[in-house]
Amino acid sequence: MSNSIPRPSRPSLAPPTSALPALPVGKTRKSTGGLATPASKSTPGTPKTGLRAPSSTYLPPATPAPTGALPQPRAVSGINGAGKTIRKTVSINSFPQPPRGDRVSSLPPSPLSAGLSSRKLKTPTPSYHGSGTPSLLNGTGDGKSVARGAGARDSDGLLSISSPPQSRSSSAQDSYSTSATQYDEVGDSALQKSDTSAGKRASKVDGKGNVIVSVRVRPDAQGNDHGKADGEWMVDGRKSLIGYQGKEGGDYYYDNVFTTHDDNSRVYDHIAKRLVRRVMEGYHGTVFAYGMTGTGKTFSMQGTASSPGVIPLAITDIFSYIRETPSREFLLRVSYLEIYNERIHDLLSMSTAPGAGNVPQEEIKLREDSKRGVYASPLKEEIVQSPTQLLRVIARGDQARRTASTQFNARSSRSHAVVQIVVESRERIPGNPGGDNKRSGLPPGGVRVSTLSLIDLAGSEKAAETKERRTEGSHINKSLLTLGTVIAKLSDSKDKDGKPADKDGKHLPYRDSKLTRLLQGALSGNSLVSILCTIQIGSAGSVASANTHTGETINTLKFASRAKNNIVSHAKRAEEALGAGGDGGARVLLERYRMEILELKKELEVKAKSKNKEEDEDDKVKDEEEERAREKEAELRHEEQMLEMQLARTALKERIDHLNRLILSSKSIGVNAGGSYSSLGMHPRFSTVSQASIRSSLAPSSTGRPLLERTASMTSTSSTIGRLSNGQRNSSATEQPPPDDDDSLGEFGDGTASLQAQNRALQADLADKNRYIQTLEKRLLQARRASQSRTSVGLSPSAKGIMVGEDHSVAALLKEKDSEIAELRARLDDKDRMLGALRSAARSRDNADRVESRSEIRVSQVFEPPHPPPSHPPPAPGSPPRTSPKGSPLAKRVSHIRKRTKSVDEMSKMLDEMIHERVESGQIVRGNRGSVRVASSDQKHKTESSSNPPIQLQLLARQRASVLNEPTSTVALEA
Ligand SMILES: Nc1ncnc2c1ncn2[C@@H]1O[C@H](COP(=O)(O)OP(=O)(O)OP(=O)(O)O)[C@@H](O)[C@H]1O
Repeated sequence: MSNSIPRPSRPSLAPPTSALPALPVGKTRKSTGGLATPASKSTPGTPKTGLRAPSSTYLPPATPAPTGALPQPRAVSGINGAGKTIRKTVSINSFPQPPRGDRVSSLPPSPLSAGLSSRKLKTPTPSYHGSGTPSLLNGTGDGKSVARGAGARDSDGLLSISSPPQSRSSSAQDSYSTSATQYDEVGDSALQKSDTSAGKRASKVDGKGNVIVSVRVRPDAQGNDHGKADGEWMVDGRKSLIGYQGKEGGDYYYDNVFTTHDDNSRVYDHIAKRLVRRVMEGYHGTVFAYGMTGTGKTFSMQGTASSPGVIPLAITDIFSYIRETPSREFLLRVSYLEIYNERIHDLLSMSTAPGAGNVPQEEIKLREDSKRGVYASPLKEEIVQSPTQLLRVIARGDQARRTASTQFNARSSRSHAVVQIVVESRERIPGNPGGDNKRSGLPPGGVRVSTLSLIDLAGSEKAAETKERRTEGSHINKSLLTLGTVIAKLSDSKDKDGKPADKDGKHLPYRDSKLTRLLQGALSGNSLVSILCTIQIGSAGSVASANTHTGETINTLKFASRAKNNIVSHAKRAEEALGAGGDGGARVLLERYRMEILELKKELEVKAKSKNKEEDEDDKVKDEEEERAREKEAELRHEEQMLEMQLARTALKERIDHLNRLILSSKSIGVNAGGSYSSLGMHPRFSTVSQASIRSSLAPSSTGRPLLERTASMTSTSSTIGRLSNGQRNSSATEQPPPDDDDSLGEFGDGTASLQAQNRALQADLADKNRYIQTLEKRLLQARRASQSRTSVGLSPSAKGIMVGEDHSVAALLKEKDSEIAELRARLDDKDRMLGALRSAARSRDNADRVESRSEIRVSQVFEPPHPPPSHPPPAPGSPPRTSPKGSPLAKRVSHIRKRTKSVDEMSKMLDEMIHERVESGQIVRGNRGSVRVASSDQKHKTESSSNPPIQLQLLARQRASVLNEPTSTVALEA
């Protein structure tokens, strides 16, 4: 069988989309750097050119293993520095892989028989390199031939790794269960029969098979190839052997020895790949790197972007396994802690933001639980769903990890870092992905919880320069020493409480350091264990440092040997926890989530049902509510409309009132159709508002009545002047006016100022009214629009009915008001006409005044009045008492006007008398139509001798006419 099967290229960090890659097998190497050549492969164990062959002097004497009766799988022992015999083991992986066909067709051998077979070979011989012990980590436990032929070596002479059949071909359904699983199950049964010494030995052997110890040699900076012999050192990867010829020298055999040429991928495949798979199947697994500072622990565990290490490759494989196993469902959660100076820090809770500083964390303590074993709490666990996410979480933790420069490493890890990936898995019931067991009728599978711990320990360091480094170093060294001590004391013995104890039955000092306490579960056999010890061979600088180096390297090799010899693992597949009460209790998130999903589903169903009911009810309620809302809206709208109507009505009423006031105001000044003021003045409707109208147009007065009377008098005077017949005028001129009239005439009858004021007042009033009418018209228009919009709004028929009725009444009202407006306009027109008349009257009066003033002077010169006119005519009986104070300007003005009116009347009277006298004396002749003319020339002469009667008469007549506002044309002086 050829072991030079080309290894498939390793997938990148992204999860592979195809099936798992082929088994990690020995890479075909063209060059071994001077190691084994194809020609030499036929002679394994033969010293190669340039290599110091493991000397037979380093081979242990054929003595039984220190464990006495227990068979040692590869009892190639050496003597350690302390004089103790150290078993140097050869990895079971170094055994050749059986033919594939055999593996598939035949059942794996019984562990018991395997144990027995190993027992048979308990006497180690130099040619005995392996036990063929079945284990979880060696894949098959297939009986590897003890003495292999040359064909067992690959072409380059390096060890070929047996391919575990399950790692490549195991079906997802576990129908062809992995050999490991089978061994485990058989191993369990074997353990049940462990009352026999053979059984005990078998289990012991099984346990050994579950621990892999490997050593990796780091290339030095100078590029020296330590794969070859380097003075005292010899490294043989094919034999998994490291030999040292110096002090405390010897040959050290391990499960794997990686030379400087081996890359991370190869290291992973040999030390962790199968372990990761077992973890996915339900076993606990621990991988840790141990070694002096700067020897490549972090490089091996984390790797680089181009050469990913154990952690990223494990993550890739975890997700590959999940993808290949559709029969189960998985839940992954990850935590990341560091132990720094004997304190535990949660790397996922630490802030890595620049300037954030180290926020003090709650102290993390280690607790113990019968189910979970030893665990740190409180610790942040993040659930991850993809390799990228998981890698990102770990990268975040890496950033938070403490590093510093040491003598051997510029970026040395100063803490032990532990990545824990908890894998929960549960069988998936076909056709029931949601886990609803009611429908499928099958009981749901329990949840299996397993943990993969990937640990990068801090490097041991002897010489530290600074105090801080020394403190760190002392803690690191102390914890590593404790680890070494615990491992050295490990045995299969138990104390009286059944707890692991050393050979003397004493407690193991797990509690002496946080690291050993945390690793307690793994070291005491509950977990599959893979230890990678890193060393650097060769001098690095000074002789002193080279000596230190060598001493540290030998210590590491001794540690690895002890670990391989002493750690016994009885790792079992985790039991499936049923419900939340099973293994892990509340930790089993998968179960909790499943329960939660079920509960939520039920809740959803119940809610959906009740929702349907509620929806029906809701619909009803909604309908009712909508109906109510509609009604309410209609009601509101109706109320609004009513309000608007009311407002419109009020506005209209106001308008009517105002118009009424206007009408009254117009009438109060005597302008009406008949030209009679008395009838309007007596109208009860108008009399009530006359005061306001008067106030708006005239000077203030203490009482309403005189003003009203005065206004009426004034207007009647001015408006009737041109209409009265001559006779009437005469009679009015000759008759004494009634006291009231006299009063009003005295006030308004003559003054230009009064007329102008009146004019202005009327004009202002007119403008005022016009404005008001415009405002009213606007409001009316708005009201009309509002009512139109209301009628256009879609309302229920009943509401519409109301609106129609309302509109009719409004329309009628509007019509009525329109007619009123028309009437008012007509009246205003009248008023305008009246104003015209008043203006012309004012002009006439002006003229008359001028004439009067001139004639007054002349008359007073020509005709001496017999008696001066009484300054104050006696008040007419029954006349109203004068209210104006005598001294007030108004009173003075009134008295002045009265005086003047009186004098005009008197003058008019006197003129009449004069004319009468002249007519009687024959000087003038009265015409038929009341006109006068000069009589004959004699008479005329007579008259002329005494005076200038024609001129005087003419003047008098004109004056009279102007006083009475009589057109001068009607007074025709006939010559
Ligand atoms: N096998 C290797 N091939 C190439 N370079 C390596 C190898 N091993 C380690 N190195 C390099 O050596 C240096 C130190 O390695 P690393 O930091 O992994 O050491 P370490 O054991 O983790 O040290 P410490 O305990 O101080 O943290 C790094 O620069 C790393 O790249």
